[in-house]
Amino acid sequence: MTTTRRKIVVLYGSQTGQAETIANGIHEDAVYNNYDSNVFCLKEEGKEFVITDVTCVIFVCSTTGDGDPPENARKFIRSINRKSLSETHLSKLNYALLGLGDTNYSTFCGGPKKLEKALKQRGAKSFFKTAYADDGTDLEDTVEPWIEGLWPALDVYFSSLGTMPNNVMVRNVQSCETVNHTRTEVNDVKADMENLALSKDKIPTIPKDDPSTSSLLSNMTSVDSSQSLLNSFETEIPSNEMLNMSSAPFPGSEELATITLSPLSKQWIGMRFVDAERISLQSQDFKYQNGHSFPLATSETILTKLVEAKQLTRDDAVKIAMEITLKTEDQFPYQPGDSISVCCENPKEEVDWLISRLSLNDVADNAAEFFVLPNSSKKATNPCPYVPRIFTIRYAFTYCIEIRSVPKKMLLRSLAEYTTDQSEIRRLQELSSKQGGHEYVALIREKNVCILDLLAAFKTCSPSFELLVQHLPRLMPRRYSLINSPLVSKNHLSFAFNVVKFEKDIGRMYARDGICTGFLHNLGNASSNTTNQNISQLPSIKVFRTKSTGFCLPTDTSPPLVMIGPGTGVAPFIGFLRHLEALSAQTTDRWLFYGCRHKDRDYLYKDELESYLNKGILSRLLVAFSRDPTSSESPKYVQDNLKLHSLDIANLLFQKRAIFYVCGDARNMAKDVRQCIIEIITKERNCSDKEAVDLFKQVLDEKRYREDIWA
Ligand SMILES: Cc1cc2nc3c(=O)[nH]c(=O)nc-3n(C[C@H](O)[C@H](O)[C@H](O)COP(=O)(O)O)c2cc1C
Repeated sequence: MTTTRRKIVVLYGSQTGQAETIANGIHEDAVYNNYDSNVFCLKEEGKEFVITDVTCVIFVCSTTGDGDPPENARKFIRSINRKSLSETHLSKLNYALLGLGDTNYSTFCGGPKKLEKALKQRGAKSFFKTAYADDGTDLEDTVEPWIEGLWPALDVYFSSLGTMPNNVMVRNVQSCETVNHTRTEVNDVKADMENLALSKDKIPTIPKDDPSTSSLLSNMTSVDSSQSLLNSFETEIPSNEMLNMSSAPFPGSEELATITLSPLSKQWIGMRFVDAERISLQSQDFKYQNGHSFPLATSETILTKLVEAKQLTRDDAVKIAMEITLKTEDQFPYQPGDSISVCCENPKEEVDWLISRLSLNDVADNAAEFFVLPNSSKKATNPCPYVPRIFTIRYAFTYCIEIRSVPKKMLLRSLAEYTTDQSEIRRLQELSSKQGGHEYVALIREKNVCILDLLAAFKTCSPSFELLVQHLPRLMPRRYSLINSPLVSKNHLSFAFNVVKFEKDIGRMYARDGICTGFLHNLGNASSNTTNQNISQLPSIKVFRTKSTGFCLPTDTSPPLVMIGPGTGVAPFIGFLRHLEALSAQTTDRWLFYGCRHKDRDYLYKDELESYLNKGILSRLLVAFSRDPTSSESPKYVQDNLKLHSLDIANLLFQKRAIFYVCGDARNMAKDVRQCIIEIITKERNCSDKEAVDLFKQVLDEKRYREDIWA
């Protein structure tokens, strides 16, 4: 038996960061379990690692676009797909693959499937069953058990090679052992930080002439707007009983003590305050999220002015829809169907409350920097690249960290280490445990609970800022389809959205708007209340163009189009139609299927759509009203109208080779529309379900069924 350490490489391809986080977690677990482990992005092939030199690899790869691998995995896949390579090129490589995707998209896990196909073609061998995790339901349902099974599989694999087993194997340890062990780590971290903390009493001066810092400066006032939020938490605690009260024993476990906890993720981000005199704060230090690139961005982040905000729905509509128009200083190249991403900020009262709750009021506006804690296996020089190198806690919480994200089990597990009350510790451990999985989903994930709710419910929990930064994701810009045509509006970008509302609920301690739609709604209200039309005083919004997923008009305007977009899903089609009108592109085969609740309250762009019909830009406009149908037979949803025109749809799909576009809600509408099209194929082609699915796949392959959907 050899005595070499077991060596693994964890490789990820990730578009928005989830696969990367999971890969880092596997790497940390591996180091903890005494593996000689490294973690790299697939794009680092040839620089950080050479694929033909490694023998045991754990791949974590997601999907983007229309069943495509993430951008940072494409070159790797292309390189191993090269025809010149032999079938045994990767025969030394043994791998396990975890794929991420979302079943709401038509090609589930296309990215990892392409990766695995390429690996197999070159002779790589799988030593553990590939799993596909579904972000449309819950990634963790698949990710957790897969990682649990990975360690024994690795053990079997390495045993077969005759390498020494690792002497510590603590994947599923009894809770008390883990807690004892990791408490020391937490104390070490705190001691490290105390030693490293520098002067806290100098407040940095931030240049006032940088427009990107103006709202930051206004946020730095010491007015504590968190008070009302705090009051609402204080008075409503009983509604949260379920969250902080134990309901164990869980099904399947005989007594409380048998919950199994995953190992604590080691804290590796440290923060120290820096003496403002030692540094000169440049304006770029406060570039939005440090100017760090965004996945799917295809332009620089630009500063725009909000010039118009209008409500598209009547006040008595179930949801408020708004249209925002931004003015750009320079021309902003785009195509109809393109989207822009809006850089939003967290609500000031929530940031203030969080800072108060973490007892950080005195230091929230001091200059600080992150560092990698000594003894960490992390190699990163900049632990958090999307936070400026020199930052303030208030800035990071306002602009960089997703404080509304649903806390992962790993965070709950870590929060237990920062809690003093025994029953709260126990409850946090339960919710993070394997046995508490159902409760976690029902009380945290499905209720969209965030860290603020947890800190309101678990009163003795007092985590550090660094711990939250390590566990909470980056605040990501939100994407909206443009409703403009570049032929009509060169310097104006408009988009429509529903203001998302979350009512108070069990675990959800206060009613709230969606982060970005609430941010835009408030800015819109503020700008429409001002009589001052001086553009420099209008609210600024940072945006960038987002990569198109093929959701664009064909260059030749002749192919028939079928557009299906209920609610705000109609937005890109408004852009299409404005463009086609500017081109005077009349047609006999351009159909739009639209749907809303009430014809008088929330029929978006009614007059404009009807005018396209009159002008021959649209040939058919079919609208379904779900809450005020004229008779019991009248269509309620877009699918009903599709079915009513079943023969036409089949003709458009096969004889006329129309391009179908679907835009809107992924979870219900897009799935139902897909199913409806398959049923139409079955009926009109008089074929079996399987044949219909195959025919539909053909249409997908021909890129004649395009989706722009969101969950
Ligand atoms: C723009 C976009 C397109 C996507 N396309 C697909 C798809 O075609 N098929 C699929 O299974 N999942 C798709 N997904 C879901 C992602 O693969 C899933 O959310 C995954 O967890 C993201 O992991 P990442 O953050 O590492 O990229 C898409 C997600 C986004 C944001």
